[in-house]
Order: sequence, then C-alpha cells, then structure tokens
Amino acid sequence: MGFIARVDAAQRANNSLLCVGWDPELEKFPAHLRDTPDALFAFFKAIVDATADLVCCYKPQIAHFAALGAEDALLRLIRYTQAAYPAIPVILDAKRGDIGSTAEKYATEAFGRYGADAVTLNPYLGHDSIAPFLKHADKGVILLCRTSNPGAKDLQDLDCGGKPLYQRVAETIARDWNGNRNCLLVVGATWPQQLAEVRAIVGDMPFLVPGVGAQGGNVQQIIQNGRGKATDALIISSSRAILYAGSGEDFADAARSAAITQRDEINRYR
Ligand SMILES: O=C(O)c1cc(=O)[nH]c(=O)n1[C@@H]1O[C@H](COP(=O)(O)O)[C@@H](O)[C@H]1O
Repeated sequence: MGFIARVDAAQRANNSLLCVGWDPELEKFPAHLRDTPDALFAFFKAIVDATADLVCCYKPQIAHFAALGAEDALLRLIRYTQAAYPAIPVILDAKRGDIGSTAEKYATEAFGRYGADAVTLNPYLGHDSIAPFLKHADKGVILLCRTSNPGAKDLQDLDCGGKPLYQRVAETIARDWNGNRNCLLVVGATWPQQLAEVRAIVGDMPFLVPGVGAQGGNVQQIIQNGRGKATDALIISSSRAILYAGSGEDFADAARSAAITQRDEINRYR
C-alpha cells in the first residue's frame, strides 16, 4: 500500500488527522531525562507509546536530531515506531532539494538509511531534483508549496505570469509530477486563504499542514478551507505544543492529553 493510502487508513482507524512532529529541544525535556545517556530515545519512545492511538503519522525533523549528533537515536526511533505501530507511517521532515546526482543520495538517505515512509522536499530545483524520490511510488513525496513562516510571502508570492509562484508550484506538481499519485503539498496552517486557493488548484491531493499549536494556526479555518471533496486530504501537524505540554515526570501523559485535545478540536470541524 502506498503512503497516501496508509495515511488514509490510519486516519480512519484512529479517527484522527493529527500528526505529531518530533522536534527535540533538550532544554524543554523533563529534568529527570535531560542528562541521561539515551535521553532522545527515551523521550520520543514515551511520546510515541502515549500517542500512537491518537495520530495518523509522525514527523521527525532531521535537523533537530542532526544538530545534536543524534542521527542514531532518530534511526532507532523510526525503526521502533514502525515495528511497534506498523499502521502509523513516519514522515522524514528533511526539506531536501539538489541536482539529480545528489538528490539520488538524499532519496537513499530518506528511504534507504532511515526507512521513512515519506519525505518533505523543496521543489525549487525542478523536476529532475525530485525524480529520484517520485520513482518510489509507494513513498510519499511532500513538496513545499506555501510554507507556514512569515517570510513565506517574500518569494512564494512573487508574481509569476499573473499568479503567485506558490500557485504555479501547485499547478506544476499536480499536472506534471504526480504520475505515481504519490505527491502531497505543504501548506502552512497560518495561511487559510492560501489553503483554499491551493485546494481549488489540486483537487484532492493531500496537504501536510504544519503550524497549529505553537505557530497559532486556526483549526476551524484549516478544515473549512483545506478539506478535499472525497477525503479529508489533510495531515495536520503539531510538534512543540504536544511534545512539551508538560515538563515533569508525567510528560508523556501531558502529551497524550494535549494530543487528545488537538485531535478532538480537529474532529469538531470535520
Ligand atoms: O515541512 C514542515 O514540516 C514544515 C513546513 C512549514 O511550512 N512550516 C513548518 O513549521 N514545518 C515544520 O513543522 C514543525 C512545526 O513545529 P511546531 O511549530 O512546534 O508545531 C517544524 O518541525 C517545522 O520545521
């Protein structure tokens, strides 16, 4: 089964569009874990065990692990999650993008080394930079379209023949890159108007929507503007607001409560 079908199945099984991101910030870890030898693995294993029945996928952010020299912990966490909860896909948030020969190596990193079920990519080097990922028909290829950050407008909104560049990106991906039906788009939760515009361009292509929780995206507007017609076609991702909901020994219970609240808020508007 391909990534999009697997996410769809997990969304039905858990009645949840919520994705929990793994963004380790050691200073926010509970004190009893912070200085232990395998703190990252212990922290995220506890988060996964506390939330696996509440989510449709997980999204580790590779820079957050690499900055700590913790690629090995990331690898073991992905392996653990896939073995313990095989119905829950894992997205590697890497935002890679490079010339074809290097892109091949990035694809091997994401799908071979880490065994991720999907990866986030920057599409601005064009089709040949994404082709090494697209050919993996069972994997998800999640392309930045209109990102959640304030600076998204600086380049992504530039006029491109009468339409903003991010709309041209959406058109191009839907028309020319999605032969294997394995493309998804990133549209930030902080831009409800753009969610509606991109949805009108790409039909039911699924969106990864980061930016709820810590970045303040409005869930009601995301659902109203971002939903597909036949399926929800939304993966709504939150990292810090779930991971660091508590900072004591009961951090995993606090994360579970925050995930339930976020899942339920999303479901209220579906
Ligand atoms: O691709 C992403 O996941 C992503 C795209 C985007 O436009 N905005 C965005 O915040 N993200 C990622 O989503 C996560 C958001 O974290 P929180 O703001 O803590 O929920 C971070 O890991 C970001 O790198």
